[in-house]
Amino acid sequence: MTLDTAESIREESVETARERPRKAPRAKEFGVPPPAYDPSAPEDVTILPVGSPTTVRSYVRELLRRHRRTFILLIAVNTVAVVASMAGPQLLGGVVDGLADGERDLHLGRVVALFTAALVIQTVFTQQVRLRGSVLGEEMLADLREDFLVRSVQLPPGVLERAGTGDLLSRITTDIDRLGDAMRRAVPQLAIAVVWMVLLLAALGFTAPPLALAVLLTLPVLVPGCRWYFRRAPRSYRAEAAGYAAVAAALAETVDSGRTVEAHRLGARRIALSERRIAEWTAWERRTLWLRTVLFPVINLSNMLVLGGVLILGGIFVLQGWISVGQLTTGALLAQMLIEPVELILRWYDELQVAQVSLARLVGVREIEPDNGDSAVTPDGQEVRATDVRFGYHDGVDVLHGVTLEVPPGTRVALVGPSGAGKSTLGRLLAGVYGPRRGEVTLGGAELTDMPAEEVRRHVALVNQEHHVFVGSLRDNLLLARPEAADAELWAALGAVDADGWATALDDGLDCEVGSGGVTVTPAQAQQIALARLVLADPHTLVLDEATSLLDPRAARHLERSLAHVLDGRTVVAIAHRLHTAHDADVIAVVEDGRISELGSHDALVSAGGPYAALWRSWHG
Ligand SMILES: Nc1ncnc2c1ncn2[C@@H]1O[C@H](COP(=O)(O)OP(=O)(O)OP(=O)(O)O)[C@@H](O)[C@H]1O
Repeated sequence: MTLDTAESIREESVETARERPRKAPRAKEFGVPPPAYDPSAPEDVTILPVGSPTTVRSYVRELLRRHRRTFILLIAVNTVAVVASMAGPQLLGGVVDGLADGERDLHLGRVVALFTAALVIQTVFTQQVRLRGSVLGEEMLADLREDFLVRSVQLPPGVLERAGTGDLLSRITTDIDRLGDAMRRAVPQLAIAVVWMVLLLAALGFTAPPLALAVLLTLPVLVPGCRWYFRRAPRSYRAEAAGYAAVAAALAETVDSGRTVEAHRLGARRIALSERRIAEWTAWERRTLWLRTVLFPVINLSNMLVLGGVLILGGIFVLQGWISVGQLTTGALLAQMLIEPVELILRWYDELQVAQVSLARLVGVREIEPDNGDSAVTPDGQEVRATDVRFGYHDGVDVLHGVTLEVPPGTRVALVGPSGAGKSTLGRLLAGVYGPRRGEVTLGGAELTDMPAEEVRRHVALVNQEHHVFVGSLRDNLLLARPEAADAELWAALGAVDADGWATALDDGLDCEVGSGGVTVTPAQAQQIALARLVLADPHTLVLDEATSLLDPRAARHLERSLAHVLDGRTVVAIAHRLHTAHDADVIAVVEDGRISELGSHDALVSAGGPYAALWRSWHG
């Protein structure tokens, strides 16, 4: 391998690494090699699992199995291209042998014709290798994206609720991006290079078996040298890239906050910060430079050993009469050709090492078992009941401490209580988002955790503060709840939530594009769209968690009134943040410190003079 190539490997690594800003590890002193970068150190809190090396490997094997045909085709086309490329050395070897034997007619015309034909075949097939390699890479990447997306939308709601969407989002965006290049190029290129190298070695062994010994001479130098480099390089390049990102961030922040820096005389501190970051970055730069100063000589020495070995050993073998001069010529040319696949292997192996971190994060999501439930478990009735339910988000810390609550069909229950008491948590358990740690939550006698999530959603819906408006038309957004609904039903649903006024005023009515890039809807309108979806989905039980909290009090009251007749006859568990919601309910459950401390109607609780009466008095003024 030439220095240029080694440099290009290094540039590739730095470039890819630069796209992956990470926290810069601190180098203690400028000029001293920084501590080894520890990728296992938690850099960002991740709650979703990360795949183990074994699962990552088996996933890659599975991907290759799925694309067996494209893969085999790629290898076959590549084999033809490589075999064609070997024609030149073989033909030249034959000519040299002819010369050495003193042949008068070397058939040069035929040699040139064969050489040209081999060159044409090589060119055509190399072009096909590129094409097939790209197709394989793109297909595998598409599969990976699809697998990940399918598994993401199948994640049990409780897992996402706990993990938050940040980690999942960064996997969908950053990790998939990072993997793009590796999948598109590294996997096919590596496969191509390995086949290439094996075929060249086989050809060398076949042409002049003793010459293959010369290649073995390089192994004691190349193998330990590369192992040493690849153990350290990816970490160091990542750290170097993070250091670079940190320098850029410090400078950009200083420029952005120029006035504040001036006003508070922070100039010296900002300069010191930038200098520290530059020192850390350059320390990592020195380290990667040092790694390369070890790798380059190893690579150059290996190249020299192969060629030198082939020529010196070959010379001896020729003198001994073990091989001919033509065989030596072919062998030397094949040995020279070996350099390119070895370069490719080193380059893409480096790339793959970095990419496998992202792959592990994506494959990790596949390890979460989807909540399949048992489709044989079906509710017999509509009563929702929580019995001695205990639940906590973290081991050993319960948020609900034995809650029992019956919600008969058609009743409207309001959960009230101080902030952090556990109202939303209880609401999520009643909607089947979480399963209780102890006790049970049943619908019509069937445990929610035993039922498939889809089945639970048909009966019980949770409406919370997140009201996502999807990119698409208003109609598309509503049809998500009931794909077969007619326009009249959509308008009726909008009317039921008081949204028909503004929806009619939209230029294209139901066809109006909403969501990111379309007409901007206000938070209150987004909430109304979500509620209209609910009307269309028509579950018999609703858990409303702050369903109307984003509306101003007058609009909220208005919406609640119009919702009231839509909700009529359904079971409603409303987490009430405004006490008038509780006032309208049939039963009020006061939740305090993870327990239900009072249960009864508004009038009964007010006259009981307990915690609810106190809340009511303070709210009512
Ligand atoms: N996803 C979560 N992960 C960890 N802890 C949580 C989570 N959600 C809620 N908690 C904790 O559980 C306890 C109960 O929270 P919950 O949201 O159920 O109370 P709440 O009565 O609905 O409060 P609020 O009226 O403020 O919404 C709180 O201590 C809260 O910090």
